[in-house]
Amino acid sequence: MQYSGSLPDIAKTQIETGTYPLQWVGMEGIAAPINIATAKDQQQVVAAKANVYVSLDDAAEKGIHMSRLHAILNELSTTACDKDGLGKVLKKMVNSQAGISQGARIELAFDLLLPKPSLLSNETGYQTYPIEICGQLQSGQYDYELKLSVPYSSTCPCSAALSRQLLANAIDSAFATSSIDKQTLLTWVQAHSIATPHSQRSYAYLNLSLGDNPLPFLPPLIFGIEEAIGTPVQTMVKRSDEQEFARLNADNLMFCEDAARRIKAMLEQSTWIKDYWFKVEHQESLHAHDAVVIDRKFPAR
Ligand SMILES: Nc1nc2c(ncn2[C@@H]2O[C@H](COP(=O)(O)OP(=O)(O)OP(=O)(O)O)[C@@H](O)[C@H]2O)c(=O)[nH]1
Repeated sequence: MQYSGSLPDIAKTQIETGTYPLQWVGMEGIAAPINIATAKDQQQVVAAKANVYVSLDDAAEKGIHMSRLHAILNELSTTACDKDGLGKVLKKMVNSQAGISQGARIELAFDLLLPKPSLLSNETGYQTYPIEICGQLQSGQYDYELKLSVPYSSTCPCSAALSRQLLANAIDSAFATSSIDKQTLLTWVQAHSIATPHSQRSYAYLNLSLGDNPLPFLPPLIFGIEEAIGTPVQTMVKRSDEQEFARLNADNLMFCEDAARRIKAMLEQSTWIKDYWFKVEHQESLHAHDAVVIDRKFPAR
């Protein structure tokens, strides 16, 4: 039913006194399908939750034009969500406000679903990685940021050394002779579980500042972080994969400091990361608390 006459627009009529410019005004939690380029000529449409903002620089204006931001956001469902696509959307967001805004910001949070092959068997599973892409246009400067978290397995090197000592002591107690028949020892080792080092699911949380550099393809970045750490969590696992996973963990014993140094070494080699902040969190199975490292490229002076 269409009402007669033009629609009232209080944004034009009701101005409070003593108005001030506002840093960010917008909408949060908008459902939006966006196109993520996962490789050259490969895109994945993901279900994102979008936060969109513009600055309200004209203190005399009561409100921004929210529907215009929503219409511009919808364009990301048909164009690639890369540096150019985001840059155009940010510029359009500012222009849509007809002079009352100088800056725009967009935050896109989604889960990226990636196929992951098993370690040894020819199986494949899928894993989702929580991602947030942020773009901002302020004073003519474009800045992009990438936030992601990657789970991995960590086994404590101290606990592993203590476990090996218990195994040695048990062998010493089980065999009184100074030399041991090899087959007898092999049979004994396979039949006895003496001690296992504590290991736990751990997480690397990364905030990467790109400045005006292009966004990277996400799969190589994610798998590069997993490779740097060395013990990524697995998807589809058969017994051969689980045994290989046990070997990988024994080969990559790590305190939280070791995991942090591996990630830092990888980030420091990057040519497109302007600044970074990351946190590794080992949710220790030994404790009810976590072992953590927080680090950044430029520590606070
Ligand atoms: N700025 C602002 N608008 C709001 C708010 N809450 C609801 N709105 C509504 O957001 C709707 C969309 O705003 P506009 O984009 O200005 O809608 P419109 O006036 O029909 O469209 P334009 O003519 O393009 O401005 C309007 O119905 C507003 O009343 C708020 O807190 N701030």
